[in-house]
Amino acid sequence: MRLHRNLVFAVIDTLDQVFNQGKYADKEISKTLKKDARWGSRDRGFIAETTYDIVRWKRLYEEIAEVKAPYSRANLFRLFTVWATLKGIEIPDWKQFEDTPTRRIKGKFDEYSKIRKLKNSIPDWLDHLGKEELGEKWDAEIEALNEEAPVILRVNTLQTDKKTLQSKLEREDEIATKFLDDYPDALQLLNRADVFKTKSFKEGFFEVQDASSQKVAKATKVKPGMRAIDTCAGAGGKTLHLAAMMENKGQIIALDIYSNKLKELKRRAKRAGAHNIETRTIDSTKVIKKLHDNADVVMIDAPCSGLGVLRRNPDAKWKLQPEFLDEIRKIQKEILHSYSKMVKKGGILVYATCSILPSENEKQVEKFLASDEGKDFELQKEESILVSETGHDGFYLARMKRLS
Ligand SMILES: C[S@@+](CC[C@H](N)C(=O)[O-])C[C@H]1O[C@@H](n2cnc3c(N)ncnc32)[C@H](O)[C@@H]1O
Repeated sequence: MRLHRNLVFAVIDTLDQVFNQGKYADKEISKTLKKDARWGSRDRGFIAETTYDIVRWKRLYEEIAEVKAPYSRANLFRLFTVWATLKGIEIPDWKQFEDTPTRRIKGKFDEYSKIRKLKNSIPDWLDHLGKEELGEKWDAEIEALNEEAPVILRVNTLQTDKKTLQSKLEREDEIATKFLDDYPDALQLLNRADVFKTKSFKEGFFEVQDASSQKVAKATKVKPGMRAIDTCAGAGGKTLHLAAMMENKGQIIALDIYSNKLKELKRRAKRAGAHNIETRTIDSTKVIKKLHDNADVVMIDAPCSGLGVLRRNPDAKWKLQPEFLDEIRKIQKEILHSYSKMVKKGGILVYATCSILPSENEKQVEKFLASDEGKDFELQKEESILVSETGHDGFYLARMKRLS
């Protein structure tokens, strides 16, 4: 591979925003990609993948390059040099790469590959926490969380079926996909592609949604005609799945504390042809009280650390703080206690997170079931999904039934 100056500079500028200005990698990459219309798909792929790679491996590269944040431009180039050297890419004779210590980089890489927190490029606190919570499983899990995640679609069964979508994507966009056993609505891309540009996407034939995430709405077993509440709906990834399962019959109330997210949900619902969703912003406790004993199904896709989806958001490793985790566990507990009251007798409560930490998952549910608020619920099903064991995002889900 030959390095092109304008592409490398685009990577360095993006890294500066992410590392030094605290911006989100996905947003900054999208912004950068809009800067030059002449960039083709390979150029764009290079910028996005290289930036993500360097964000993912920041700690390891930083130790190898012997640089510390905040990074000067020269130091950002040093991080880039480590990336290129370890990838076996020929370093050009630009002044930014003068005196690249190729052998030293490789030697340090070998040395640091023996230390888990450096090898897997994670902060000390996260390594301790992962080991404490996952024990033996942590080594394989943190390694898997550093790999690139596949792109998985969920066919929108309100508009089409999996086979039709598969052949439409192949015919119109040369995008090849495969079915996934055990995930009835999923199609996995065989090669990365910008699926958002396709006619199928604009027509609402699919959403991008990981296979594990597709299990959450499924766990509710919601049926057409039921009344469902999605308590942490956000921009509606799982609300739309509920709508498809309900075949547009019955009612879905989508809640969130942020109205801008619910606005985006409405836009997506329109594209998907989902007509039975009402959105309500949680701006006071009254919104919840009004819905007590109300729903056949309540789905809590709780705010969480996001540690199960680090493959997709590698910069979360650097943005997450232990104090935030303490705070989020408190919120999860409050949400479970308060929102479970919206389930009617005989109804179903699903609690899910995209975290792999038992303290956000089974421990929360265990404590809830032992509490006053949870004593009328019975645990019917529980699943902890690890990336290392499934190849899909790290998730947790519990299905509980309200008995009385
Ligand atoms: C994991 S995300 C939801 C993702 C969404 N369900 C999807 O599938 O696209 C968690 C959501 O919970 C919302 N949230 C945070 N605190 C909340 C609270 N106290 N009550 C309701 N929603 C909350 C956040 O705004 C965020 O949209």
